[in-house]
Amino acid sequence: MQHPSRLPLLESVLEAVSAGIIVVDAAHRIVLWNKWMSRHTGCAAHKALGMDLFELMPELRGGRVEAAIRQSLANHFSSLLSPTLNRAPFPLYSNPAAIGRGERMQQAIAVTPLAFPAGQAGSHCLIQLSDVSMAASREKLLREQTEMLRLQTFSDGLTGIANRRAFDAAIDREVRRAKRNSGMLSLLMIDIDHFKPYNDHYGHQQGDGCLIQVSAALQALLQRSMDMLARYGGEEFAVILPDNDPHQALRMAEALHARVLQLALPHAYGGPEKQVTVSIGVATLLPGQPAVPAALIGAADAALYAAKRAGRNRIVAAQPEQPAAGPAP
Ligand SMILES: Nc1nc2c(ncn2[C@@H]2O[C@H](COP(=O)(O)OP(=O)(O)OP(=O)(O)O)[C@@H](O)[C@H]2O)c(=O)[nH]1
Repeated sequence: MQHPSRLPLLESVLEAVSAGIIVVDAAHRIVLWNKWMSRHTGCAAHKALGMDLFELMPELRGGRVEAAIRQSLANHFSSLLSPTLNRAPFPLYSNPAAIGRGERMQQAIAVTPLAFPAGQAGSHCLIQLSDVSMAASREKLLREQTEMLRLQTFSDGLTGIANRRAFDAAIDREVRRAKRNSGMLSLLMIDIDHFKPYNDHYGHQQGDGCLIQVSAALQALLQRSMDMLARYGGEEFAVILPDNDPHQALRMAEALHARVLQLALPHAYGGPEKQVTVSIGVATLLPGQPAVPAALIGAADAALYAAKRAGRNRIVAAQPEQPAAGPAP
């Protein structure tokens, strides 16, 4: 069987290959420009050949592509330009419609020194381009899905605020931070009063609506990024206030309590106010106290329980533990 001559065979491979192939000489003049390049740039080979690559595509000047080409010609280094860092340096478009939209294809670029003619290192440089738009959009989708899963893992499905899992992680982190900085950390436990009769009377769906409105009202008052409102349980919320002393925490509790009253959500089977109210327990971890999340949560919970017992619709602050009395003089 007769073998085809290698040169025409290589030429037809070059024209058929699904990748852009450019060869430039030591003066960056284009000496090879395959069909894929013509198709995806709109610039035919007869126009590109002989031109300085950086005159044809001035935007490549000063960027990573130019640096890679110079390294290849001067030092014979190969480079792979990551599509993550260099998304679309060449003006390449998947189709004419994409040109109209100015939507470039995502590119993987390899720059390789060519010893051509044989033995003349640094005389030419091969630039290979491939379309990684599909992989890039899959990667983007995966990133978005991962972010969505992360948000779902740490946020409450009904109210959209942080969930118990996020709270547990945050309180551990903040207690450790307070200990490290010898700082203070306050915690509010907030519970909607008479929520069982609310549900029983207005129905579970309206109960859900009430939880959404109350959580949004509480969240709107927290301005500092380090403060966290979380849904602690059914109709119980927790607010973590890093660096807040007992007075600041009490002021915040008063503001949150008042904000819920302002909502004026009718509750025919609640307390005498006949509207939705909350009870709040406040506790603060002071410098020198044992930095144990469970102790701080326990103190805020006990204060909340005291507020409920005292008649609800009020705030009770836990009394900081007094330091142990020293020996009598
Ligand atoms: N609609 C709705 N109700 C919930 C949800 N989670 C918990 N609950 C209800 O919240 C109510 C809590 O009732 P209790 O713990 O008895 O407390 P309460 O009636 O608020 O009484 P006090 O807290 O003592 O004022 C129960 O009826 C739960 O079913 C929820 O996601 N949606």
